[in-house]
Amino acid sequence: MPASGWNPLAPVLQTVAAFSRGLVIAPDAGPDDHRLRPLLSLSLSPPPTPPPPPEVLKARPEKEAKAAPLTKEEVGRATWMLLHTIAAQFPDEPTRQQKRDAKELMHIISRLYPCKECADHFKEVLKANPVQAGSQAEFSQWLCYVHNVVNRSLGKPIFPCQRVTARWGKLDCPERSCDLEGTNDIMPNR
Ligand SMILES: Cc1cc2nc3c(=O)[nH]c(=O)nc-3n(C[C@H](O)[C@H](O)[C@H](O)COP(=O)(O)OP(=O)(O)OC[C@H]3O[C@@H](n4cnc5c(N)ncnc54)[C@H](O)[C@@H]3O)c2cc1C
Repeated sequence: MPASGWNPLAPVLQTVAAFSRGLVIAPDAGPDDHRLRPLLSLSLSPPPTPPPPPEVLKARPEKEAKAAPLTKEEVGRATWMLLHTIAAQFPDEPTRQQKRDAKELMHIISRLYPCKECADHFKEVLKANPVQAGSQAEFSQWLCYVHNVVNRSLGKPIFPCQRVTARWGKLDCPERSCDLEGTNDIMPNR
């Protein structure tokens, strides 16, 4: 007794498929001649999986479905978000290394920022306004100030820096697990 799902037409289909594979229309043809292709192609294997319906494609996030290049504005917003968040998380009493890192970060951005005119302009902004990162409050106020210098040059509204903590507060991490450690008097050279 054949297993359930056995197709009674299978032997017939196999015979026709085998015949069609051997059937040529040009007995004089070489092995690569396109005329050697079977006249009839039958397969017993399941049909290929159809493409997903359009609604499945639509459900993907737009950026994943279509890798559109970022705009200068998007990169700017993302960069300011990172910088203001770094400033919000900066320790009240940073180590020497952390102060150096904050300064270096801003200078690296002025060299590697992925928009040449922005980077060149930001170099001038840093020259006129050296980085101040002696504490969390000082760094976030300085950053707010230089962001406003950029805003002014672009004709954008000036942000009131007394509201910078309300706009860019500390990260919402459980038990302040995202907080960086700062300095202590035992290891002042860190
Ligand atoms: C270092 C740097 C230099 C840039 N230079 C140029 C340039 O030369 N030319 C150019 O076309 N683009 C430049 N950009 C991009 C530009 O600054 C903006 O990011 C972009 O135009 C998008 O602007 P936006 O109006 O969405 O708000 P953004 O300026 O990106 O600000 C994002 C959000 O930050 C808040 N915010 C605004 N101002 C302040 C502030 N002073 N302090 C704290 N929070 C604030 C607001 O809630 C705002 O919505 C630069 C970006 C960076 C990071």
